[in-house]
Amino acid sequence: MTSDKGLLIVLSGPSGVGKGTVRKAIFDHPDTDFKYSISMTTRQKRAGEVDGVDYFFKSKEEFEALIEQDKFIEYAQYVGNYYGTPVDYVDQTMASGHDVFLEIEVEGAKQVREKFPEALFIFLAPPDLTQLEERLVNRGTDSPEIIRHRIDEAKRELRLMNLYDYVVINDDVDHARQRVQCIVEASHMKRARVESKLRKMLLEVNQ
Ligand SMILES: Nc1nc2c(ncn2[C@@H]2O[C@H](COP(=O)(O)OP(=O)(O)O)[C@@H](O)[C@H]2O)c(=O)[nH]1
Ligand SMILES: Nc1ncnc2c1ncn2[C@@H]1O[C@H](COP(=O)(O)OP(=O)(O)O)[C@@H](O)[C@H]1O
Repeated sequence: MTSDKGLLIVLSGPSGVGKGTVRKAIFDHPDTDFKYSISMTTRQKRAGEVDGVDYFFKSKEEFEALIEQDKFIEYAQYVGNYYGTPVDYVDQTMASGHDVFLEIEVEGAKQVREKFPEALFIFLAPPDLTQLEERLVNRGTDSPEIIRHRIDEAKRELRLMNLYDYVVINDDVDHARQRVQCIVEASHMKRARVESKLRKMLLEVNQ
């Protein structure tokens, strides 16, 4: 009943909302002691991205072979590419008692919910749609056509935010970072309290 296992933390949100930026702020912060699961993708590496740090970059054939071998907790197609969470790292890291942080889109999050209903689901939302578009354009990593696809996708994703346990608005990176850390801390406390109640109940029924 007691889980010495780590907590699985899922962060989703539309493209351009600032997931990568907030995630970096979280992992640069000294209070953070959870682990980041690096995803695999078939999308092209962007300038400045490093294989094995930002993503494991794979060909479509390699990715599909891994799907066949059941090597993903979840995977999804997003704007023409595959993205997936490798199973081994998550299993091993959680089993060793560490929290694992996933930054994934909504279809993948749904699959995680089915496999890990006890996971913590946080949606990162923009202050408004105009700022979302501005952030995508200002980032300067995608063509106007890809940006249009990502904005269409973003609208679809925003409709699903109420399926998440918490919504954090990324108005300011440091505030968003702090809110995510507080939510994780509160979830740990809640889990500990529920477990201690259940332990007490088991003691009573065993008397
Ligand atoms: N389902 C799933 N989505 C992922 C995974 N890794 C990244 N993503 C999501 O795929 C989407 C596109 O990611 P990316 O191409 O890096 O673009 P960006 O989020 O705009 O920087 C984002 O919503 C990511 O959160 C994964 O392992 N699984
Ligand atoms: N709170 C914020 N305020 C203003 N700009 C932000 C904020 N958070 C992120 N950005 C900027 O928005 C752009 C998209 O952020 P990024 O982290 O790449 O988003 P995502 O990973 O969700 O696609 C980047 O240029 C980033 O610097």
